[in-house]
Amino acid sequence: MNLKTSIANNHFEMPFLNASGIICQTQEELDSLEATKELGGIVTKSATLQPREGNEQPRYYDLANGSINSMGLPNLGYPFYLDYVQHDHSKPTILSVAGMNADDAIELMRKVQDSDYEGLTELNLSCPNVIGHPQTAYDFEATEKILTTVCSFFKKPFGVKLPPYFDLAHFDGIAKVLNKFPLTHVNTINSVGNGLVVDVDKEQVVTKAKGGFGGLGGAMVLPTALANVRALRLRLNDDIAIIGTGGVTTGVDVFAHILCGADMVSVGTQVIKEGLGVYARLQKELEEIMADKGYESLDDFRGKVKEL
Ligand SMILES: O=C(O)c1[nH]c(=O)[nH]c(=O)c1Cl
Repeated sequence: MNLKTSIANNHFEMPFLNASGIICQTQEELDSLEATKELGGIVTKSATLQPREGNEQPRYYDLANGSINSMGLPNLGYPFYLDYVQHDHSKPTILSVAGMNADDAIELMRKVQDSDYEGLTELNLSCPNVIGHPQTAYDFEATEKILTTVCSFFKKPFGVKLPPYFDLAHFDGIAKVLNKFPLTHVNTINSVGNGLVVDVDKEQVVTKAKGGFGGLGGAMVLPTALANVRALRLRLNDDIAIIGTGGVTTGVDVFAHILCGADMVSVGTQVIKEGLGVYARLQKELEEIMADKGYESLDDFRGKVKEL
């Protein structure tokens, strides 16, 4: 049985990734991902042009069925992450970058293009927590404009991180835009933006920024994540791979993401809840399910979810 997978000509021994933002902001955190042998690749925290403190605490809150976060893009600034990914690593890296606006996003991609980094880059078009900034990928025109400019100079492998969509017309709209560009992958979904969690005992919200509005993750978003993986798999060009993110807590959820079309699966909230040991458990559970069903490789079932 093998769990190998690939994105463009980047080959991964395991189909598991960390969701950007999870245990990937500092050298120590990135080193701990490197040391997690069941993790197929290392995704960096989304890097911005300037280092950022992020939003005020509390900015992350754990729930029985998931999490809410309004981190606000805290990161060490792109030079640190661009340097980190150019060192030798035991597994492929995905450099995540996020502009505070379109010009920043384009500038960040220029910095990557001008570097010697040859690995995967992921342009985050979907951070829901930057005060005063919308999630870019909800604006199809703006998204097309940015990707047109980026693709006029960026000749390295890159994909985009998308927010969840909730309307079939929106799946059609974003796929129509993305299919115009030579993307290696899309990563879907980012957190479900601007949810609100209320502590009834204290009669107050649980995170500080934006009046408590924040991105939702974990078990509660699994059906939305699977819908976005499936809808985009059905609409995107075959050569655009899909990283399925959202709602993974067990090997069953990993199997479901791949069955809906995911080439790789990232885990966020559950890593915070359980630690990096979660990846060994997910590998074991996925292999058990595949053995029960007689599948030898991920290709045996990827994208083959049946309709009724
Ligand atoms: O607040 C964050 O840092 C954040 N939080 C998210 O849930 N998704 C993102 O893309 C980002 Cl950039």
